[in-house]
Amino acid sequence: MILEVGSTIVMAGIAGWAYLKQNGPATNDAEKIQRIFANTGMMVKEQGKTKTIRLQKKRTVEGGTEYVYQLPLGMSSKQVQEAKHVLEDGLNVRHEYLEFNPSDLKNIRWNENVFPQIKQMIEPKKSKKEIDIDFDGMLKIRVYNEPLSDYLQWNDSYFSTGWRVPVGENRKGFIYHDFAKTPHIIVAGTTGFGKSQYLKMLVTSLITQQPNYVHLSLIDLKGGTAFQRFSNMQQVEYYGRNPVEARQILQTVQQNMNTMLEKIVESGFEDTREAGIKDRHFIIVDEAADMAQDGICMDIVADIARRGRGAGYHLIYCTQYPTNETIPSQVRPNIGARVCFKLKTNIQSRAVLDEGGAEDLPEIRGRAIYQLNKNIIVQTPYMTNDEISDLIAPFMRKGGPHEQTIVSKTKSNRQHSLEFEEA
Ligand SMILES: Nc1ncnc2c1ncn2[C@@H]1O[C@H](COP(=O)(O)OP(=O)(O)OP(=O)(O)O)[C@@H](O)[C@H]1O
Repeated sequence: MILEVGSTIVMAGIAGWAYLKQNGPATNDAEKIQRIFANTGMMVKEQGKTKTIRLQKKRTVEGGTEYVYQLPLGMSSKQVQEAKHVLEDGLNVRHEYLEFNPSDLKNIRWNENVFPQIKQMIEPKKSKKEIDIDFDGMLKIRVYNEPLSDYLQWNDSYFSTGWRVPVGENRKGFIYHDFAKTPHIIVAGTTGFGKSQYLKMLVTSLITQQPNYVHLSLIDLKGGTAFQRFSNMQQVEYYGRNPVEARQILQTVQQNMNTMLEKIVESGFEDTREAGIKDRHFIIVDEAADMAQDGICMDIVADIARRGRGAGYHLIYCTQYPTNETIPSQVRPNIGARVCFKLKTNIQSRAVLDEGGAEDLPEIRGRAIYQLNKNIIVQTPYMTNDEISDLIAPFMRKGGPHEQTIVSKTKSNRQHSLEFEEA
């Protein structure tokens, strides 16, 4: 009798535990992830059976844990990427009970006051978890216990060499964009999240790293607020602040690009690199939306994006209003990289990144997605205006500020001829 009652209690206990395991709150991140997939219907049907991701491996990474899953056939990693914020929210959901892990007990220092230590263990943790999603044949979901730093002060050690310029820091280190490998970029972001600051840091880096070889055409359709401070740099060839000047500059740049391409081809080379030409031209347009109605301008922009690489012409195309009109289909496929700050809507994010995500970035200034082959979330460094002024001061044009709005390079200033280096 006693045996019967005992075994009934044990069986009921096991059944209850199994029920809770299936229906009660998930207690660890792996369980939570699996549960989120089930609850959001991220599953596929195969031969009448429902399949979802299968955990293959779990390992500790710096600052968190990496979970490696096998994707079922028919489920795409992009689908998982798009549910990133759902996963992140799910992992941060708090339950009414206190989260307590019995294994923490082994860390108690018994020779000290035990009560504060236990209190700390059972208090809900305040930190917010963040995740990274990667796919290389296996789906990797990395769960970080602490959010990415929300402020990164500029440091001169972030400068690099060549045409490799700073983007920002992520958990694995500092990320750079190499214009020698990917010639053009789109920079987008809703006003107030650091786009202009990033552009100024980019221009300062190009001038500081390549003072003798960088040539800048700055088109600032936001009234000159972002680029005014650079207008008297030796490296700035053209500087314009309204749509009329923008068109003049783009037409001139296109002519120069054509001349360069002709000379390169006539000399039997394929591109500037093969010809040993070190000069590179950067055309930076901010705000592109103010130019989108001008067919001539947009044709030239598309032409630079398509043929610029060979002639050493790079486009940095910026907007806070990304749509299929401001980033048209003739431009988009020829621009390989994006730096995208927070955007308002999923549609805007798709116009820049071809996928959602930028609308879910936290409201942190300087937080951006760098997209090349995959999306990397970074915190861009904050370079103050004083730091910019100090760094560019040595490159100020002699003879004081130019009064003209459009600055064109004079022969005596910097000779711009096609000189081939001996191999
Ligand atoms: N990387 C950063 N880290 C921290 N704060 C930043 C960063 N970049 C910009 N900020 C802060 O955010 C404010 C807005 O930045 P910024 O002017 O670059 O935004 P924006 O998106 O270009 O806006 P707008 O389009 O109106 O110019 C800056 O004044 C600065 O205080």
